[in-house]
Amino acid sequence: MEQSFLEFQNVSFQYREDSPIVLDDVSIQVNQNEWVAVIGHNGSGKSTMAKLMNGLLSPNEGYVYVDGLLLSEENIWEIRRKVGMVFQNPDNQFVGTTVKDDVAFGLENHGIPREEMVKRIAHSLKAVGMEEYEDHEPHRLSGGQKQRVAIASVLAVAPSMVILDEATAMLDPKGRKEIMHTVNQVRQERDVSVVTITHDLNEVTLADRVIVMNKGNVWFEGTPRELFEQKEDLQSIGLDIPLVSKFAHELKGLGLDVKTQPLNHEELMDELWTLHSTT
Ligand SMILES: Nc1ncnc2c1ncn2[C@@H]1O[C@H](COP(=O)(O)OP(=O)(O)OP(=O)(O)O)[C@@H](O)[C@H]1O
Repeated sequence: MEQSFLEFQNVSFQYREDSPIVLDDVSIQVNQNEWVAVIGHNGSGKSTMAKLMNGLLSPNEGYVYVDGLLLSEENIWEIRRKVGMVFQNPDNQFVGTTVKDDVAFGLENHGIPREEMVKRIAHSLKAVGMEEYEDHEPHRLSGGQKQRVAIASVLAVAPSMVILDEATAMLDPKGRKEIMHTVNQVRQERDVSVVTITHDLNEVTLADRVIVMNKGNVWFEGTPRELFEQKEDLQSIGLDIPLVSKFAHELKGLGLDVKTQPLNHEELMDELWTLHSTT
């Protein structure tokens, strides 16, 4: 059985007593080394969920467990060290005048000794392919490079889980691809769990599992393939499916026997070849 790293048990949350309930009795888990994508409408509670995952917020009801620890005042710093977060706008995340200083800042906050810091800075910048930029000014980097430095700063603290809250939203398609590639590589090399909150459906196809949030509830939980098989249901809550999935649904609509819901161009081509050779 897969080992759960993070668990929400019947978590409910509202920002103020007189404001609407943002999360309503949510129970989810993220396994060790798993990549979970969270999607849903604006305002469906995704970012709030992320902040509850690393103790930036605490639930009004229910329990949050991280690596077996129940989120509480006493272990909040340990939980924040275990769960790193990268946000949407890289420019708001920089504090140092050089890339190296910036990564060092998070380590200083966690009281890491200087000698160890030097090693960790080099190691985490290498992990995201930014080792040659350690003396550069963060503000002069491209959007994708900035986000890679932000990821390095999180990785340097040696978390067991990394949350990317719309971290690729401000990047072009090439930058997005690079970040997702980096994240997946880091996940494999460092055995971390990954949670990506996103509106990018191509990003969703890369995850092991998807959680769809709707009005503060978990509306769907399953693999990307299972999710995109149910085109009408998704559209009923105003969410779309990737272009290749749409194409496969069109083929099915024409009576063609598409066996597997394709998630990318390669899989779609395989399906087309199979159809071509059997019809
Ligand atoms: N600090 C806050 N104080 C009060 N209400 C808030 C606060 N942050 C978010 N909310 C409200 O909580 C609800 C859920 O917001 P949240 O940011 O978690 O949604 P989201 O799914 O991440 O949306 P988006 O895709 O736009 O980022 C929204 O109605 C939002 O207005």
